[in-house]
Amino acid sequence: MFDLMEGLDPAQAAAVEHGDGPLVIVAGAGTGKTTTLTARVAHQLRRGCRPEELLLLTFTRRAAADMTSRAAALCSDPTAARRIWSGTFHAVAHRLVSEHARALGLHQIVLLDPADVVDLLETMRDEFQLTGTHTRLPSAQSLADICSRAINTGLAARTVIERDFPQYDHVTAEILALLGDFMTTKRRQGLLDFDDLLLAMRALLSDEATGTRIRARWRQVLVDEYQDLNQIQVDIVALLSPAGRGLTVVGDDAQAVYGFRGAHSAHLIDATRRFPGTTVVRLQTNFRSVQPILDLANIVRPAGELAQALTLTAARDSSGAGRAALRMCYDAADQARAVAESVLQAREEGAALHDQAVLMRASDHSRELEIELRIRRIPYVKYGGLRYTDTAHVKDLIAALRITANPQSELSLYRLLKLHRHVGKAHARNLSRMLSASPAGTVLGPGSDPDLDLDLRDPAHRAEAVAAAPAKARLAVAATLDGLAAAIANTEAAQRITGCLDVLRPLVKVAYLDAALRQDDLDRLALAAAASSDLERFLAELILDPAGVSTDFAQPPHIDDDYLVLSTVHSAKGLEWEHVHLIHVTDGAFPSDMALSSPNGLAEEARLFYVAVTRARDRLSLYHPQRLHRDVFKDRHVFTQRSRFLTDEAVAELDVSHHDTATADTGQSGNDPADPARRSADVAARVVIPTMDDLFA
Ligand SMILES: Nc1ncnc2c1ncn2[C@@H]1O[C@H](COP(=O)(O)OP(=O)(O)OP(=O)(O)O)[C@@H](O)[C@H]1O
Repeated sequence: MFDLMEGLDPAQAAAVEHGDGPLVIVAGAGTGKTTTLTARVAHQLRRGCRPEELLLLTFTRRAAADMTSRAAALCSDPTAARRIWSGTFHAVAHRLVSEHARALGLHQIVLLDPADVVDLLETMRDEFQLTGTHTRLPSAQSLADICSRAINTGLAARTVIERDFPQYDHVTAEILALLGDFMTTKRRQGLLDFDDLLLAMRALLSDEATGTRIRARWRQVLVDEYQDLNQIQVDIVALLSPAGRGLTVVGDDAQAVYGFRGAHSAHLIDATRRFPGTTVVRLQTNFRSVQPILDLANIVRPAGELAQALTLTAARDSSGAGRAALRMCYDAADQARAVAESVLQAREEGAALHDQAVLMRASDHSRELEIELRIRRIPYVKYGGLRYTDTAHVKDLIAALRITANPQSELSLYRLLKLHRHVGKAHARNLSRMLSASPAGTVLGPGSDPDLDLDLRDPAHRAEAVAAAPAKARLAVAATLDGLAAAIANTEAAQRITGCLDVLRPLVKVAYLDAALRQDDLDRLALAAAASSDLERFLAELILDPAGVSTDFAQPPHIDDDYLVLSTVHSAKGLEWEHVHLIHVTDGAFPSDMALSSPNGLAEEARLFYVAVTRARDRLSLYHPQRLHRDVFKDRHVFTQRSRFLTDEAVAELDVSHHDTATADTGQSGNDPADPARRSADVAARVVIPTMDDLFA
């Protein structure tokens, strides 16, 4: 077997070979955190640890899968990858909760995804006088946010309202009463949302007998991206390893970007002090990028307690490496052309499309670029920023599959019925209530008369439900209910899945504009589900991370094996490309104007900017569109400022140039393009076709 340590630098090797005392690895971007953690897992296996005795907690499903398969390969034990306990906190919590369902008093685990939570809260607002138009009241989504923030930060909901939702402080009492009832309703009915999974895991570990048994199964606990943990997750880690024995945590406080989920970069600093005898290993040699990119990264790297001590130095030979570039563009369309040209130019010079990525702060920043890429026939795939609606079809499939497991699942029935044309929320609620079991405190609304309960497995009951549907929808509702009943009657998992797909096909067609794409996605998911050895776990993963699972199984959208990657910065975390193009480097876009009102928000944007800059291996190009449309249909625009993260000191590390289309028109190349006077000269020189607003006033 080859030497695991070969190629590791001394700091990495020290971390890999470290014994059983608590270990904190503080690592700058690109310094080999993932490489080191993977080698440490492999090292433990070689030392005689059984795969089952290792617990690896990561931030994404994909990271867990990558690390365990690489570690298994390093140990030449292909079975290790699936035997190691690994996954996100939520996935591991779900596994533990399933195993200990009885201890938690649960007969059956019903996972609520965030949309289910909002549906449930929506039905409760009325009862707590939180509907109406006499004053501004919180939406169900805001209620869900308040609840989740309180749980994840450990702050009282009252404080969360005061601090983050002051617009609702006049109804604090009502909100608190509703959220209190929401929590007890979930407990009474055995419903678990994502926060509850973490609460349940912490409760299991806190219980003396159960906690001791759970702890005993792992000799090593390794936690990646520690800076992004929230308070409950930090508590869980402490409970997993109370004295820090066998504990390894890895993180970079300058890359903490999940404050909005209750994470706090201070947790990493605490970890270095929490356990007596903790060893701190710092990784500062960057193996990813050339020095000119790191020079910029070191300037934009936000100062944190740990961050201050870190300066990235390139391990790679950087002689001849070019400086990072800042391209000044006229507007977003011009930026799109500049990016497309630069991508094709880099391709001519040998960087394949898949070695390049366009990163953006927000998913909708690439609107013009996507049009340009289509015109120029540059294939691309876009990651991240999947809004809830983008994965709605996945949730529809989950709902159908859930009904096959529990035909009286009210929320799932509600979801599917809502997809029918002519069936509004009220009808969907009414029908799903008729078709579901109604224990005291039924999920949707007040408890209904048990005599009215219909069972969709019974044809007569189905007919009764269909009769209660709006006349125009009856045919479709009947087809759905018949299809579900047929799927339930199948005992084979694969056939059930096919049955669910048959039910969904016509519904997807009427409910979504991009039905064909979504149907393809569903077909692929159904194949993967049928092939999985454990359908229940597959479903849980799907509920926990529909976007991740969906894109994991998605193929590149074009029939071409080379394609450009477009990604939000959040989704680019942990990844790297030869050439990175970062667009919309303007104040308001990056940092996002949504974050400007709070110092914490701004600090988080700065860390995100640092993450973006450090994704590039050889070349980094930043783009600054100098004016942006405020209204795409009219020629209303705003002049933009360069991102505040590009301070003068940072700009001194950049090669600044104007994109040609702007300079050709003004004939002013060679001046300082960052100069505001120059910027407005560019703008003034362009001809604008008027929209004749006056005529339509
Ligand atoms: N000792 C090493 N020798 C050569 N290359 C290395 C070494 N360690 C890591 N690398 C390479 O450096 C790059 C960055 O490593 P890795 O992805 O593990 O870093 P990271 O710290 O997780 O980065 P980030 O936090 O920025 O995502 C990878 O291409 C990896 O293969």
